[in-house]
Amino acid sequence: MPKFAANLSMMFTELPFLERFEAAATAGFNAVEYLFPYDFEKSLIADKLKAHSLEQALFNAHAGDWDGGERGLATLEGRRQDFRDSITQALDYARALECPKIHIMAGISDVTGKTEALYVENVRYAADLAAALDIEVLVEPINARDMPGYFLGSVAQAIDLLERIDRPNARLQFDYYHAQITEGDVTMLMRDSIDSIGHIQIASVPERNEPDTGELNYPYVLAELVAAGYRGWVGCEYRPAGETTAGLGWLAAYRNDAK
Ligand SMILES: O=C(O)C(=O)[C@@H](O)CO
Ligand SMILES: [Mg+2]
Repeated sequence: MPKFAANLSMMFTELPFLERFEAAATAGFNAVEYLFPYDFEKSLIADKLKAHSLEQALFNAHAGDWDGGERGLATLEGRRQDFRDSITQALDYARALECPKIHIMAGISDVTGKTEALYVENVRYAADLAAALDIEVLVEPINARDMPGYFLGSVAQAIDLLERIDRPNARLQFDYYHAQITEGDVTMLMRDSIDSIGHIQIASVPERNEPDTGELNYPYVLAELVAAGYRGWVGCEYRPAGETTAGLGWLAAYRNDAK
């Protein structure tokens, strides 16, 4: 059965960030992920993980001026040093939080030969630093409705670029929500890319709510994922339709499964 990580950027937002760890553990999660930890001392977050017996599954490298519309640095001309600083910072946090995976956002950029070459160079740089710490760097295709102009749009594009990056610890973050919106046929897509997948995320489509609503049949989708050999965390990157805990009925079904 799949094992689920609570995404604390979207779930339990009724609470201040540092209180979401306890709420996730109380709700039955054994791991968490979120966008960014950098507003908080890493020791403070490490204490929360330890106090609530949680694993840190994933977080993102700093992605530039988020409020100003930036969505990653890896394809941005003239930001090489900012990108490198973001990787140093992310790996510093990853080591403190014992986090095995970092998501590197590509940025809002046209796909040109030049941006592709910069992206390959930057992700390779990050992968080489991360490899020394036994950490994976992940790249995620994101749908253009939610993030217009985002450089990485499809799984095929991501896999092509990962082949060019050519580092064993550079892998695909496969988010079923984005994949369904952009490409559909998600189970075939997952099977075809399973050897590249380093992390999974889920949400309903099109609302990005709990996975027991919407057009994707997650009991089937996740059974196929497990059958294909995936054993990592499945990040619950969804916005609860109401109060987070009230919407967790879907999780109980997987717990019953395991008995
Ligand atoms: O939006 C998503 O999907 C993510 O996984 C984030 O890390 C980037 O927005
Ligand atoms: Mg995602």
